[in-house]
Amino acid sequence: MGTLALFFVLRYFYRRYTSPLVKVPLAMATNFWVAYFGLVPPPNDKQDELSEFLIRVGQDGDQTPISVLWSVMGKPTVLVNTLQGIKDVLIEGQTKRKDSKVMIQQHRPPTNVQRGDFIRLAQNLVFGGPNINNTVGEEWRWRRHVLLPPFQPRQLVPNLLPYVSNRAKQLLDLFGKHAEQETAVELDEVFMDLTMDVINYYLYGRNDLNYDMVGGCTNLKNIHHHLGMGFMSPKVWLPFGLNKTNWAQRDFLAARKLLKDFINDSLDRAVKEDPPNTSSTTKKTYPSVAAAAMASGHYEDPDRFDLINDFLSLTFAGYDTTAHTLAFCFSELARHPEIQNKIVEQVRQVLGPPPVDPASITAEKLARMPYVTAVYRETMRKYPAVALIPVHVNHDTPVDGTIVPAGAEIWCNVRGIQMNPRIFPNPDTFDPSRWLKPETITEQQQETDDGFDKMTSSSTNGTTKVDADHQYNFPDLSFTLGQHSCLGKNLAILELRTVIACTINQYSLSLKPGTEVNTKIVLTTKPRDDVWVYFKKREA
Ligand code: HEM
Repeated sequence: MGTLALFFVLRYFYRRYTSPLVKVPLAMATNFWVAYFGLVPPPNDKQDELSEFLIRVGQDGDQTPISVLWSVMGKPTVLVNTLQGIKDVLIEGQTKRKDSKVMIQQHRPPTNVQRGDFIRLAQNLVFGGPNINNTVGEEWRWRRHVLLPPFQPRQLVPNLLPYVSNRAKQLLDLFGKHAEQETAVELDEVFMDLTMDVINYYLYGRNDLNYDMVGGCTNLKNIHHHLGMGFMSPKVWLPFGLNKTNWAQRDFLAARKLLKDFINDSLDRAVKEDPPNTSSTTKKTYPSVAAAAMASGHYEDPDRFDLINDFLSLTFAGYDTTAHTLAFCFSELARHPEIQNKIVEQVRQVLGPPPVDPASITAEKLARMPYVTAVYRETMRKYPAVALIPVHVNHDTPVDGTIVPAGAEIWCNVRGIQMNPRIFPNPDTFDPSRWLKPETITEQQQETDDGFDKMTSSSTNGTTKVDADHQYNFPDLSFTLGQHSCLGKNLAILELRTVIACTINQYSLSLKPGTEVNTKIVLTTKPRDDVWVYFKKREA
């Protein structure tokens, strides 16, 4: 026993003091799991220790560009605290190396970094198999290749915008009832209902899914939540493949089976959909993600094992992120009537006064409201749904001037960077105007692009003078960068813009006294307490 302990102690010191990271500053964590194991701690109702830690590290100039946590096993977790560092990791690091062919022949990974170990293990434990969120290399590539087109504006907008606009109208009716009764609404729950409806509609192309199988739509969220807690389970770390056994997974099997049966049934319904649109000039487009995936020929297994896993993963990734973003956004708007007024001014110029006919809302109109865009971007800066991006280092990798050795884990510190006052002055202030082009502020210049990915890129058209250091040029880190960037970004943006624009056009918001807005990380960043908001009808 003593010899074994000595072995671990010596190994710890050897690993730590012979590492190229030996001179890199330590990231001082107070949480036990973070400090000694480099692990995401279990959720805490009283304090968001992980966010506090990430912000502290991101704001500390001495921990730039990187800092490190050493686990008791002598394994480094490197925090990357600059935009350049994050680009090095997520863009350069995830791109195939020049010698990738040789690497593949030698059965070594062809990229310098890949998806983090923790998230891969956790996804395996919870979902029980490979999917787009836990695979790497070719296993991931074909999934992304198949699933990406339905999330591009060309297919997404015509198929989904009418549904989102009509669903937003139902939301407005609900707010209207509460406005009449002068009762407050708990928004996080309401937005989770909305985003669950939207993702399910879009995945399967219909709104007659059999929710009875899962005890109703509301229960569907509860089952998701139960399964999601598996991401916090210590069983994630069981070695030798033990975390893949039924014994390790037994707490999640019942919830997972229910969800997978529901997905299988929904896929059956999606098959009954209309045939794809084809014409000589355009590529095929499909009415649902399911239809596109099935037609791809990649998911040929008769038991639909891969297909169901991917759809489980898409549902997971696709609803609570957007719901919590909306809840945080509305909580800020409810505290800032002056920001609401600016939104109303711009929305009325484009959509007109309420009631707005859902059929009249177009992607082009949504794109002509840069202030609405600025509002959701500021929300995602202050409350990023994904606080850090975990990455595993396959080969020694340069990160903003320092070599991070193979075998390390990296946390791209999105939360810390977005609260860094040297990049975003007064980071605690909710200030959407930091995302506006300087010209937009003075000339009320309108956006002319389609409002999706391009809109948030750092490129500019030739006529606009650009201050390269201005915050609006900062990329959309909250959706992450590089090959694994968020697949559902356009879908999320469509929901965010429609809901923000239509609601603020029709109602003024105020926070119920006593409502506190704090964060809590339960896989994604969510409001720690209920978000209670009053609605009042505006003059048309
Ligand atoms: C505000 C809303 C959202 C935010 C902030 C967000 C953020 C992110 C982030 C940060 C990642 C990278 C995670 C990592 O590398 O560890 C990601 C990946 C992903 N997201 Fe989102 N997401 C949102 C909404 C959605 C929606 C609506 C979908 C719809 C299906 C979606 C599907 C995905 C998928 C499939 C991936 C994995 C992509 C890959 O590895 O190729 N997300 N998202």
